[in-house]
Amino acid sequence: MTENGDSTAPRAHGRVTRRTVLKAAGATALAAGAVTATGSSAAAADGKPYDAIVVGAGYAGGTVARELGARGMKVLVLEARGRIGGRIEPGTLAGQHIELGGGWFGPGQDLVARELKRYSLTTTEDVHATRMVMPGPNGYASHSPQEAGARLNSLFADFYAGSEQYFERPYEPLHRKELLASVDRLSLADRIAQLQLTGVDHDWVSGATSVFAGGNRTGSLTGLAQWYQLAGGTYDKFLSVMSELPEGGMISILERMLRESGATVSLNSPVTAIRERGGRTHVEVRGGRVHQAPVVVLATPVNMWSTLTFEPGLPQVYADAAREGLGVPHATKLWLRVRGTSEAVSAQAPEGAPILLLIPQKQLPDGRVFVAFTGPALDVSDPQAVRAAVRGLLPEAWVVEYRAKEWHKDPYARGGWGLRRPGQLLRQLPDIQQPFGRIVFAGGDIASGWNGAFVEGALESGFRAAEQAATLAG
Ligand SMILES: Cc1cc2nc3c(=O)[nH]c(=O)nc-3n(C[C@H](O)[C@H](O)[C@H](O)COP(=O)(O)OP(=O)(O)OC[C@H]3O[C@@H](n4cnc5c(N)ncnc54)[C@H](O)[C@@H]3O)c2cc1C
Repeated sequence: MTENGDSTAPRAHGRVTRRTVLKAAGATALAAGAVTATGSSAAAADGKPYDAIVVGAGYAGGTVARELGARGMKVLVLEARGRIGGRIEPGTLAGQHIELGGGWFGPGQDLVARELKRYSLTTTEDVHATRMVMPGPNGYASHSPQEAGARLNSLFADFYAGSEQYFERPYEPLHRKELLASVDRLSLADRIAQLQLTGVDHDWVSGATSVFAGGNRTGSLTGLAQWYQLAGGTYDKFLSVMSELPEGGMISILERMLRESGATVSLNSPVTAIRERGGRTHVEVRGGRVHQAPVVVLATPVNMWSTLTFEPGLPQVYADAAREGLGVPHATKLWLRVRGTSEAVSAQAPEGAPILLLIPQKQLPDGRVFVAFTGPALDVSDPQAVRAAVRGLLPEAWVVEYRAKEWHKDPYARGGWGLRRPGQLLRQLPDIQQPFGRIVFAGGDIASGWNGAFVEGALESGFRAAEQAATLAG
């Protein structure tokens, strides 16, 4: 286990090296500390002042950097990690490219599609399951994907009933604000209780929602209902957002964006404080270096906001979002190389199970790669427990090796993908999308449309933040 909560048995090393990251960013003086060794910096090595500082080199920060660069602005990107990508993290297992964070996209995610086209990147379709293992009255039972899909469609039509009205325009979540008061306060657990679901129906619904929510008590009904409506308002369309994979992995667009931006990307530069003084922002990095610019874009996960010092202090609405968090409290992605079966079987378990969702990936000569999302009940640092959890769903399977990433333990995410908590939509949006003084906020967590769990939302938010920053920088 590393400090990033990255558990590997046996360890497989990612191929993205610091060198490739710097190369990808197209920078000449990107190494941490290369911008200025100590003290205070208002300017880059060429002596010209920065027009903007972007904190975070994930998709939101990358979009901001490129869009400001296109306006001729000089941009410094400060990234805490030794790599770009944030909650996008490529790796390898069994010689295969894997995604430890975000990896899929799907129909209706037009901004991602536009970026793929811009950079001439192709996509591949993910593996289709040929069988589905689902909870039954006496343990797990097999279904055809068509049979399970029809039942899930029907169960979720009831679960999200009314969302076609309260999210009449899912890209403008507050369009029917008056209809949201009675639903936005509900957690997923509240909705399950409201429907009085029992037995197998309960297990199918609560298992499915808990995977996406990282816990049915913390995730809001309107958070998931908005995704459901964005996808087209049926459960099979909702699942189709996990249907396609960009060529070269999800990181490939971001590498090109940063290269195009012309920004200076300083890795290993965790920001600790943002102070506004004399009409400029002073951005402090761990170790004491301070960078200055007329505007700063904070493009970190919302769960990171509470780790920073702000002067003046953040107004209540941002402080509330920072305290409550938006990243889901449990998000472990587990990649498995399995022998004993090569069947493209998919499995979903009830809430509380060690593995909640198992998805078939590439077939190998002697088995298959699977990807799983686990619940808090599984200790992924324990290979015996991982093997037992897989056999609980696929008795014929033998785990040869695996790699897990626990995002809630990651020091620069402090949570998984974003999903609003009950009440956050009405209490905090759109306020937390607005600049505070000379600080602009960006991130998939605070997008209007595909918020939280989607690169699409990070792009949307990045475009908005770039407009706001350009206006503030004058
Ligand atoms: C397990 C998992 C699976 C997912 N699956 C999908 C998927 O299949 N498809 C999809 O579209 N999306 C998926 N997502 C969501 C997607 O990854 C995110 O929505 C998106 O990457 C968010 O981008 P962002 O730029 O807003 O934030 P991030 O990617 O988190 O980027 C923020 C950056 O800020 C940096 N940072 C944090 N604190 C500081 C600091 N103090 N100083 C400097 N830098 C700092 C971080 O290191 C990071 O690089 C998934 C996420 C997870 C965790």
